[in-house]
This record gives sequence, structure tokens and C-alpha cells, in this order.
Amino acid sequence: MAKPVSIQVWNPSGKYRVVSTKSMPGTRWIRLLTDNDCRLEICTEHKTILSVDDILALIGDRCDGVIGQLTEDWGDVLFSALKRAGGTVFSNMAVGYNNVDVEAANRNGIAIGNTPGVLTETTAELAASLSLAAARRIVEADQFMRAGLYDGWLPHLFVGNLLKGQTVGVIGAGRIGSAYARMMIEGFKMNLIYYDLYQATRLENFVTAYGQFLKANGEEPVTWKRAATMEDVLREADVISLHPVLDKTTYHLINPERLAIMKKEAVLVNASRGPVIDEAALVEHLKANPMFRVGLDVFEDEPYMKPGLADMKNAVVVPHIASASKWTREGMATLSALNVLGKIKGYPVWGNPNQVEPFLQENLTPPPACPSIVNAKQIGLPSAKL
Ligand SMILES: NC(=O)c1ccc[n+]([C@@H]2O[C@H](COP(=O)([O-])OP(=O)(O)OC[C@H]3O[C@@H](n4cnc5c(N)ncnc54)[C@H](O)[C@@H]3O)[C@@H](O)[C@H]2O)c1
Ligand SMILES: O=C(O)[C@H](O)CO
Repeated sequence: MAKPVSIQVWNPSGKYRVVSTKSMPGTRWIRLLTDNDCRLEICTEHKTILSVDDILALIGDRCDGVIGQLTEDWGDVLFSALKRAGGTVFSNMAVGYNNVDVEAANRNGIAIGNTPGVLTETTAELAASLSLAAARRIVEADQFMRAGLYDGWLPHLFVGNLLKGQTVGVIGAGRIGSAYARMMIEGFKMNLIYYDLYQATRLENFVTAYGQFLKANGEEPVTWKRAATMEDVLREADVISLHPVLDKTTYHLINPERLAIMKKEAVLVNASRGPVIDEAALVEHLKANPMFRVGLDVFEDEPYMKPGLADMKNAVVVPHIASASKWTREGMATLSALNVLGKIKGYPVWGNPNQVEPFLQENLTPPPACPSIVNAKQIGLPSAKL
């Protein structure tokens, strides 16, 4: 028998029971639910990661929908419990949903929401920050200052990599990968090589146009190349950032063989999902190649790091904060609440999950639609007419 978990209740007399497994930033998401006849129960347990049993206790025997987190294991046990409780929808407060067994959700007729778009620029900015921090050894130098070791300017002190004119490699040039590429190209005049299953036409057009602009102004134009293989990116690029989804095709995409073909002084950044890199192999590579540097937002066994990583001076590590700006986190809360509300109300699914801005206007009533349901087709949900 699962232990009851502590909750905070909003609008106790609401007709629909919605559970959020965590408190989320902002209040708009709470207002949107409670103004629409939802009784909202927010879990206030102090532990960071809830177990399946904790969530079963939260779902209870009547629940219309749940907003959950990427740290939770949403599979058949939870989806069948949600279905038995009368629920039809679960939304991750995240764009990535590798913590969700979508097949199990389909079997139980549960709609799965996620939060694309609102976090694209914020996440790309963090990947760009990690690229700079690793290339210019910012964390090492900061620690050196704080340790009182600085006794004067020296020609060799914390020499790092210049980005201008070098090549940025992007693996997974979707929303975030493309936004990151644009930042590095426009900001630092880097050339682009990318690998994706699909052609990133808008990104290619951007680089072409920016190259023409630079040339017209007497500067060296930037260039782009779509690589035929991931290996081409790894061999050629000076800074490589990983932005694919995590699935069977991208698990341990960076492995010992692929690390071995990268430049000895390359910078590798990961703000996608930890298991995209074989982290134990990465630690060995960092030990053997002190000029190879990484910037990591995500880890293979979060919240843990593989043994040895924390000791590596050539690694910059931050705790999965890539989407952590106030506007973005409030927007993610709003989108996940609207996914749940829209399904409960029987609204159709928004036709373009890449354009969720209409849901994010603070003072406007959002469109009557679920912003992003990843299994809409599989469970037969209609699309909104835009
Ligand atoms: N660190 C964070 O806080 C954070 C924040 C947001 C997103 N993410 C992660 O970033 C991922 C990408 O988000 P997005 O909004 O850009 O998604 P997206 O769907 O727009 O982009 C993902 C891209 O990966 C490509 N891809 C899929 N399989 C591939 C493969 N085998 N090789 C190369 N490319 C492949 C897809 O074609 C697509 O273009 C999310 O799934 C999530 O896991 C992490
Ligand atoms: O997938 C996501 O959205 C992130 O990991 C958290 O923002």
C-alpha cells in the first residue's frame, strides 16, 4: 500500500481533478486550471524524485489528468492506474519525453503532452554558454582566482580556443540544435557542419544569407555543410553540440570509437539527454586528452555523475538547467497545464507544435486547443483548424 503524499489543494470544489506531481513556476497555469472548473492538487513532498508508488498514491481512484516531470517513470503501471481513475491525459513539463512509454499510453488511451518551442532559445543559450565556458576555461579560471592563486598576468595562463572562423558541429539540428547553430554562427562567425536525419533547410538558408551579408561587408563569409554521416561532423568540427532526441538510435551515440576520431582539442557539449554519451568512456577520454573539453548539462545516471567526472578540470558540469529561465519555466508550466485542460475539455490538438506563442500571451485567453500532444494520431485526436 503506497504511503499518502502531501498535497496543496486549489479550488477544492472543481469538477475535474488534476494532479501536478511538482510545484511549477508562475501562477498563470494554476489560474488557467482553476478558472476552468479544475480542482488542482499539487504534490508538496520534499523528495526530489517521486517513485511510481508515490504517483500511484497521488492518482488515487479518481483523477482526470496529471502534469508530471521528466524524472518520473511513466509506463504501463501509471497509465493503467490513471485510466482506472477515469483519466485521459498526462503532460510532461518538458519537451523531451524519453521517460514516457508512449506505447503503454496508447494502449491505455492516454494522451501525452509535452512543451516544445517555449524552451528552444533558453536551452540553446545554455549550450552556447557551455561552449564558451569550456572553450575559454571559465570555470577552471574562476576556481583559480577564488583559491588565491593568481599572482599576475602570464602568457600561458588559461590559454583556450578561439571560436571565430572555426567549425561548429551540430548533431540533431531540430528546434534547439538550429537555434544553437545560429547563435554560434552569428555570434562568433563559425562555419557549420551538421548531421540530422532531415535537412535543416531554414538553417542552411540562414547561413547562406549571413555569409552573403558578411561578404558584402568585406568579411570572410561563413559556410554550411550537411554531413552524410555523424562521423564527418565529429572529425571536422572544433566545437560539437548534441541536440537529438534520446531514443534507441541516439543511445551512446558518443562512444569510445567516435571519441577517438574527434580533434584532440575539440569541445563537446551535451544539453540533450545524458545517455546520448557513454559517460564512462568520456571520463577516460578526458583523462587521456587534457586539451579536450566538455560542457555537460545532462548525465547518464542523473542525478549522479560517473566516477571520475567531478575530478576532471576539462569538464564544465551544471545540473540540467538548460531550460531554467523564468519566462521559459513559466511557459512550460502553462503549456503542460493547457495540454491537460484541453484534453479534459475535449479540445482538438494544435496543428503546429513549433508555434506555441498564442498559448503564452500572459493577458490573452489561450486558443481552445491542446498545445502539443505527441500521440494525437495514435489515439485518434482531431487536429485544430488554424
Ligand atoms: N537539457 C535540457 O534541459 C533540455 C531542454 C530542452 C530539450 N532537451 C532535449 O533536447 C531534445 C531536442 O529538443 P528539440 O525541441 O530541439 O527537438 P526537435 O525534435 O526539434 O529536434 C530533435 C532533432 O533530433 C533529430 N534526430 C533524431 N534522431 C536522430 C539521430 N539518430 N541522429 C541525428 N539526429 C537525430 C531529429 O530529426 C530532430 O531534428 C529533447 O528531446 C530533449 O531531450 C534538453
Ligand atoms: O526536455 C526538456 O524539456 C528538458 O530536459 C527540461 O527542460
